Amino acid sequence: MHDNLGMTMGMFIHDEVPTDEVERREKAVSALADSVRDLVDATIRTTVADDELAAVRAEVDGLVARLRTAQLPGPAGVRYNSEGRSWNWGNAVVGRGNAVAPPVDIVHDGFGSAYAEMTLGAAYEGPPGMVHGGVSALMLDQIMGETASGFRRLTMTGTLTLRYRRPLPLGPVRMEARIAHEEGRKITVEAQIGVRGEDAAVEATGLFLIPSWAPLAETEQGWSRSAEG
Ligand SMILES: CCCCCCCCCCCCCC(=O)SCCNC(=O)CCNC(=O)[C@H](O)C(C)(C)COP(=O)(O)OP(=O)(O)OC[C@H]1O[C@@H](n2cnc3c(N)ncnc32)[C@H](O)[C@@H]1OP(=O)(O)O
Repeated sequence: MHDNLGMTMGMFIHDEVPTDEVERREKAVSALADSVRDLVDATIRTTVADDELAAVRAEVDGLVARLRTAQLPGPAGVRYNSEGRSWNWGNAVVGRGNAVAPPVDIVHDGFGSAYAEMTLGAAYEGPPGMVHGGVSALMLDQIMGETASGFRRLTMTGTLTLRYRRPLPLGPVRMEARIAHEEGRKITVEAQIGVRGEDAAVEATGLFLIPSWAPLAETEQGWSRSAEG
């Protein structure tokens, strides 16, 4: 991510941590988030007695107090170093440090196309045994936003339209997105989420906008962030 973009928009934090240190810390933060995710699942599904719940709660409160001894003043934000490594550990879908986020790796198979496979467990339930409709929307918004952006320009969701065609059972799911149309600052992305190999459970169309305030250059590839700012 380029220096100028971060400074111009003030949305990204230039954090000059060497890449190997970022990677070491990311591993540690991810491992903790995995354990906390497990804790969330165990909390939802536990049937232990009330006094055992209270005892566990006291231990969890102790762990929270230890983590609070050194904290960022606000959310994690999106950070980047001058080696081009960026990290967004708090993101609601792909944040490596966010136990609320399902563990998702979005694969970009060329510019304008992406997919991801993940398992959505008890923490993402809406109708009994089914994925919450808002969770499907959240997951789709992320993959569609990343697809529109391709990490080469800033895009924001303008309008997201969803068609819930059939319930999506909790368990392994797959989502896919691709750019369908692009005109000036407007990028239309189509996407779907469902059980792998079956018809889509939710289909989505989104209009993603390169904000009027984003620094832009018009290149032969279309609108993109200027390499030189
Ligand atoms: C290198 C960077 C890497 C970054 C990593 C990215 C990864 C991303 C992953 C993140 C994934 C998570 C993603 C998230 O969660 S993004 C978070 C959710 N989205 C937002 O918070 C967006 C809030 N809205 C805004 O900031 C502004 O309204 C935006 C930026 C959207 C437009 O404000 P701007 O000042 O730019 O617009 P304009 O007034 O010049 O209008 C321009 C044209 O667009 C038309 N229009 C305007 N608004 C809408 C609309 N809502 N639907 C349909 N059309 C709309 C308008 O009529 C006009 O058309 P025309 O008259 O020209 O025909």
